[in-house]
Amino acid sequence: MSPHNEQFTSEIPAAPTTVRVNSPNVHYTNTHIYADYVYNNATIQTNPDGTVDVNPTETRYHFKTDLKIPRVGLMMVGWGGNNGSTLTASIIANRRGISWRTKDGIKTPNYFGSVVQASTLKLGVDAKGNDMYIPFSQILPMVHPNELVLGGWDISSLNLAQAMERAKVLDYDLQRQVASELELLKPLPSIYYPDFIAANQSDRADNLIPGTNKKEHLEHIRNDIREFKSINRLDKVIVVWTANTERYAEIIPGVNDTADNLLAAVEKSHSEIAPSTIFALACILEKTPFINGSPQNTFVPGCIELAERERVYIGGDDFKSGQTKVKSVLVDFLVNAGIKPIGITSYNHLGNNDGKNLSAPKQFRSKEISKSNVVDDMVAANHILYKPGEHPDHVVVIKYVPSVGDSKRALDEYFSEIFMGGKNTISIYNTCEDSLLASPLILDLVIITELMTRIEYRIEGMANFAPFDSVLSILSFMLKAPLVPSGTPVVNALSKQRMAMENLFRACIGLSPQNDMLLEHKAPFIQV
Ligand SMILES: NC(=O)c1ccc[n+]([C@@H]2O[C@H](COP(=O)([O-])OP(=O)(O)OC[C@H]3O[C@@H](n4cnc5c(N)ncnc54)[C@H](O)[C@@H]3O)[C@@H](O)[C@H]2O)c1
Ligand SMILES: O=P([O-])([O-])O[C@@H]1[C@@H](O)[C@H](O)[C@@H](O)[C@H](O)[C@@H]1O
Repeated sequence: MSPHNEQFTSEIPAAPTTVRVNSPNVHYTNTHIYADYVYNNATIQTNPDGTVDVNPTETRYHFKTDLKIPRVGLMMVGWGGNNGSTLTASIIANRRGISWRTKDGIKTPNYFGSVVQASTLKLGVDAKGNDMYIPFSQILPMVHPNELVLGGWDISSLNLAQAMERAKVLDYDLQRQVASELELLKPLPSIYYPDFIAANQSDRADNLIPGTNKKEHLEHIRNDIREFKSINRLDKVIVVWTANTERYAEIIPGVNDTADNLLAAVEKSHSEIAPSTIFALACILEKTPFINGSPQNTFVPGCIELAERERVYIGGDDFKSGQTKVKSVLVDFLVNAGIKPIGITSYNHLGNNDGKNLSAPKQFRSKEISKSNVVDDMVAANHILYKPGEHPDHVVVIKYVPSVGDSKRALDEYFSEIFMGGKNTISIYNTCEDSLLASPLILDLVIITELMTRIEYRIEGMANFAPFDSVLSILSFMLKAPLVPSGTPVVNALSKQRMAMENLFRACIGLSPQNDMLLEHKAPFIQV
């Protein structure tokens, strides 16, 4: 067993497809699913007289999905943090079936909070017309979290057992049982540019790649990825940034505005290139998907351009775990109910190291941006309630209170205008166990990103199947500030994000989008 890696797992056979669609539009080989799918939309033209012309459109897609589930490695940047150590311990507990005792009795491991592992989706109805649901993970062959080979980097030298203890997230009786396995896991040294994270993080920085040459750092990280893949005989590696929130990088023409300028700036060790961008570049150059779980602008324009040029998947930004997830549901509900939020006040305090880092103004600003933009699409979609450019007041406050640790307290107030000049106030007190909410999202981000690497599409005029756009907007359900391809809409409404994911995977097996019309119960097929 390498000190940096877990024991690799046995050969993983091609997954049997649990779901088989009996349709002339879908056919299966031993290795792939092929599905023909008609994508329906409509183009809208608003006329000078106020009338609206609706022109339905149909686009015929052909999807091809590789059925073979590969051997996948997950490398986390910030592996020794609360999220990284919690996820690692939890995967081992699930893999080994370790239960543990608490004051509330015996607990058993699970993957609650993971859409892929703990949610279901409606596939259709049974002979009596009752809805039939399957586990989300069965719609298409997906990697199981227990099979992930874990590794990563941290500027802190603590092994994963020590990191788990420092995090104070998991119950002691569980920590006790996984500690021996975790202490063998040691984060690789990482790159540390003090200017990008809070000064209060410096006392952790004892596990560093030497020097200040950013080109050497880039090549070092690239080599780490190659070595991890080789040592563990992996088919694929996916890298997730769950390290500290960095300050925003300034976008500088000639430095990070294009792929070539960015790579040239790395050669010159330009001061404005963040560690997270170095990691992203290393991944792109190693054809390794990179997901940013923090709010900083890792993906400067040059980084996005390189990802698209190299056809490598990137995604981000900032895990959407608790307070913001509720906001993306509640505001969607209010606005779509014709109720007009005019004031949204989001306060929280937390006492983990993330909160300590965010107590610095520049790092807080990165988080304030990602937490503030989450209602923009819902507000812009309702021009009855909101005039162009009109927005609710929206305040974000984060305070560092060490005593509460990872158990973040979120207090939100939603103040709305209702019928005939009335006002409505909704107040929410939400205790978010931050790492227990974020860790399952890392699994979903990795598993869905890996699945996307096995899906290709072709439409009329394309000679061959091709991958999706390199910016994986399909990941938005798990992210506060979804990164989207240039010029495409940002969707934050949680229900829309979930349905986009579900309906894409339905399309890959030739099924039409899920709708809740239940016409069979409203307009029965059989006239009684
Ligand atoms: N609910 C959540 O926990 C949640 C939700 C959304 C976003 N996030 C973001 O996820 C990130 C991790 O959260 P956390 O609670 O695990 O934080 P944490 O502070 O416990 O862990 C971050 C880890 O990153 C390490 N680190 C810092 N700079 C590094 C670098 N350049 N290379 C490698 N390692 C580095 C630190 O030593 C630390 O161990 C934060 O940016 C946070 O804002 C967390
Ligand atoms: O709960 P949520 O808004 O989704 O996200 C969390 C914030 O509320 C919290 O302040 C911050 O420290 C975490 O990193 C995370 O971003």
